[in-house]
Amino acid sequence: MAAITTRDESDYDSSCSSITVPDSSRSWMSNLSFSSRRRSSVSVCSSATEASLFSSAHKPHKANQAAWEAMKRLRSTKGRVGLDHFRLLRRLGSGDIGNVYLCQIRNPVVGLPQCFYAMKVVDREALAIRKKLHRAEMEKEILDMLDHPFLPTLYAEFDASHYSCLVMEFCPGGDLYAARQRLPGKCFSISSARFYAAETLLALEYLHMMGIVYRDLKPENVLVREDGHIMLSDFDLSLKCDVVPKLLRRKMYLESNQKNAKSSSMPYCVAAPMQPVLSCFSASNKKKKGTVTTITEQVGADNNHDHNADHHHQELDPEMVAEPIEARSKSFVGTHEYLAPEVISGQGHGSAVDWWTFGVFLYEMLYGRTPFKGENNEKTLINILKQPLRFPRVGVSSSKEFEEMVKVQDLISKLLVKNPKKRIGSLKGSVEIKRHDFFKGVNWALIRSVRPPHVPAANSDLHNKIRNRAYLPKLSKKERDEPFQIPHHVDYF
Ligand SMILES: Nc1ncnc2c1ncn2[C@@H]1O[C@H](COP(=O)(O)OP(=O)(O)OP(=O)(O)O)[C@@H](O)[C@H]1O
Repeated sequence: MAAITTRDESDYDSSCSSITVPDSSRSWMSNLSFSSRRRSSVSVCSSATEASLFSSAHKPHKANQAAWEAMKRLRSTKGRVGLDHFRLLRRLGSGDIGNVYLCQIRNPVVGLPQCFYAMKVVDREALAIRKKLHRAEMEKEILDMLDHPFLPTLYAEFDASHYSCLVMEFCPGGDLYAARQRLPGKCFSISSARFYAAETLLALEYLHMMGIVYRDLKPENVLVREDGHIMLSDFDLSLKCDVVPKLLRRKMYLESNQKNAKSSSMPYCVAAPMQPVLSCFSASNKKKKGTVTTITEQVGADNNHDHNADHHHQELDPEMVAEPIEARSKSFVGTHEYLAPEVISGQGHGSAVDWWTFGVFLYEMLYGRTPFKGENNEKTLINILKQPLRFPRVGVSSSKEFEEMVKVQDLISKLLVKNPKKRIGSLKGSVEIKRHDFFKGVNWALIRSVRPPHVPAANSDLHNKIRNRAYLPKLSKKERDEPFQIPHHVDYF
């Protein structure tokens, strides 16, 4: 599935450019997790220029990890981290803006196991010609901010000649698209889909609270770590905005709403006198009795697909919303089958696009295809705008499975609401989705301790496979010496 972008400088200025579709298809990762159709490589012989200063020295989640410790020691002993410190072993994949290589530190750090890393190599000169340099820069900036169990850790970043290199965690389990293809029926079970969706939701929640709208959720971008837990990858289409936490004050909202009668259906928001926090759990779960109508009921009053009506029981205390629900961009970015209606119509979009793509993602995991796919890209876009959501008939083996299917279809219907203002998550962010019945029983805080549906080969097996060349085709000397190839692109419109 090709990613599309327009308005290349889009989120930063208002210039427009044509839509390009990279010559990449989702199929190149389907069977062998890490085989690429493209033949492009970077010269490993180029000597590293001054390594850039590494800004993200503080990654509490990685504090005890060998890969992180090894990188810290390398930096402290050598004074810098550069391309000459790494051995590139295999190409893991290629994308629109670069190649990703499996690599190791050349001289193992004494006392630490030899770790694998993924290095994304971007040709800055080639990207500048294609006016896509800002995408690589945005990705670097975003990766540098992240410290979350389901998001990549940027271990190091440096320039080598005109290449920019990002050293990240390596995910040996491939991506969820490839994983789905390997399953009988090419669909995940409901419980597996719930697991992957729950972890993805937590990753999106964190991104939103960091002021990042991801915009490119699809199974290809959800990688599987060594322990079977997920890692969201590929941030070059993301939108970064300032996030100001808001307190939703129901009482004030209601008073203001009474005065303004029908003038607005939006909640009254006040800036909270606090710093952004990395939790969107509501301030209180206490249920208060009273005759006041809640915000959710007010919003639901003019909502055909009223997801909020399910939340009549919700608390009346102020709730903090730390996600950028009001962020707006007009860029045409994403992947055709995953584009939200508001992105296609160009009316401006915000974090609700991630809830739309989350709905498409859930649908695809369960039914093996996306909901609005047409004969070609143009028809797909028309379907997204016009076609009502339908679910294929699937056989269920028990009443429990039937109930689960009803719940997940209900959630998908609330995510795939064409009007972003009426979409679940558009009012209070991820917390609305976490409360849905489909996720009932998910222990959000301890999900990292849950055994994932599939755990890839242990690291030692991986070492053996790589040593025995059974894992991936090795880079030839010619490939290593070849300059980076610009992926072939075609104009779409
Ligand atoms: N940390 C990782 N571990 C393992 N494989 C990875 C990792 N990061 C990326 N890859 C592989 O490399 C491929 C290309 O990476 P990525 O999607 O980040 O590149 P891109 O140029 O940004 O792509 P896109 O065209 O989707 O924007 C991915 O499809 C994935 O298979």
